[in-house]
Amino acid sequence: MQEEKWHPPLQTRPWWKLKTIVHWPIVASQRKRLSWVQLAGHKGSFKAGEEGTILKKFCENEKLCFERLRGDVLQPFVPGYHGVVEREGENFLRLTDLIGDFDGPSVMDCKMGVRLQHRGSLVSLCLFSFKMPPCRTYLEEELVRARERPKLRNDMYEKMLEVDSEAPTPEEHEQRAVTKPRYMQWRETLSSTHTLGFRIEGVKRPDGTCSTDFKRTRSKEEVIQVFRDFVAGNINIIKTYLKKLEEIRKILGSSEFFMTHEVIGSSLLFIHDHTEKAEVRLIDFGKTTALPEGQTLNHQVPWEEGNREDGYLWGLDNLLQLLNSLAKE
Ligand SMILES: Nc1ncnc2c1ncn2[C@@H]1O[C@H](COP(=O)(O)OP(=O)(O)OP(=O)(O)O)[C@@H](O)[C@H]1O
Ligand SMILES: O=P(O)(O)O[C@@H]1[C@H](O)[C@H](O)[C@@H](OP(=O)(O)O)[C@H](OP(=O)(O)O)[C@H]1O
Repeated sequence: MQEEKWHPPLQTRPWWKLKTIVHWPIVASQRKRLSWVQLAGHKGSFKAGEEGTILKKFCENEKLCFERLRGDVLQPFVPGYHGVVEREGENFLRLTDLIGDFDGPSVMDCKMGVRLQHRGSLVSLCLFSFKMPPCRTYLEEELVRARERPKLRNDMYEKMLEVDSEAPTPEEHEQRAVTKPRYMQWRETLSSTHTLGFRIEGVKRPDGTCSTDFKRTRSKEEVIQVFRDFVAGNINIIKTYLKKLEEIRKILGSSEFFMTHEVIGSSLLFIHDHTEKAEVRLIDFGKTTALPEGQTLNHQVPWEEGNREDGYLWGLDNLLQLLNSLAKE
């Protein structure tokens, strides 16, 4: 495997994350060179696997999710899970490479879910006396940790500055750091997570260039424009995506896994190519956790600390509505 740093053209430079393109070796029977790209997430989390698979850095929680997904109606809509493998002393989850069957694919990562918080709640009073409305897509445990043992993050302060030098409060400027929930909350209010319940994280185009500069893509019109560009104006592809999403929406309604898990930070991966073949899959279960025995979620009602709602279906319904309006153009 040859792994190389990707240097994007200036107009598509990512905001701050280093993205990786992993080139698979040429497979004799295939004659085509496949390249895989990581559009979001932690740098260095992935390695090439064998026979149409990728290796994702081991996470116990994610492994448990893939095991529980076996036999659930949702299983066909998530990457195939092929167990844990060791490479150079490190463990990885072996997953089906979802873009492997496409020819020069276009790929989009949409992070799903939101947690709207009532103003004046305990958490907002304790933690978030800042200038944005309260909202989040991270685990409740992270809030509790930040409240009890606030850990100041200079890296997140720097990421914040890069986008808006006026975003940090005077106190944050002084300490040159912010807490993680504060950063995540700020990050979400900037994007469509807050208003639509999902946000675009990254896009790969057929020519191999990528954009991850969607932190400020917030309004319906802006999101629609990104989708329009993503399919290069091909409404047939939007119609196929709509069918796939409607199917996923239906399946989620009957999935035991979905009903009994808090789905945080998971994405929908959109993939299509020049043949108009298109697929949507659910990825990233690193922060998806099982609810206590007997508890279920509705995935649409607003989040309040303790109810563990994730807003997944609210985001999905907004996404469906938005693509429906694009399909009618
Ligand atoms: N099974 C897959 N097939 C093809 N591409 C994938 C697959 N899983 C992940 N990717 C690519 O890797 C990116 C990151 O994936 P993922 O969200 O699982 O990583 P992560 O490090 O857990 O992210 P985060 O830090 O947001 O939790 C996706 O945006 C996508 O481009
Ligand atoms: O996309 P950005 O703006 O770069 O911000 C990162 C993103 O929100 C990741 O989801 C998060 O990892 P987790 O989902 O695992 O919490 C990471 O936290 P981290 O730096 O603590 O890993 C953030 O830095």
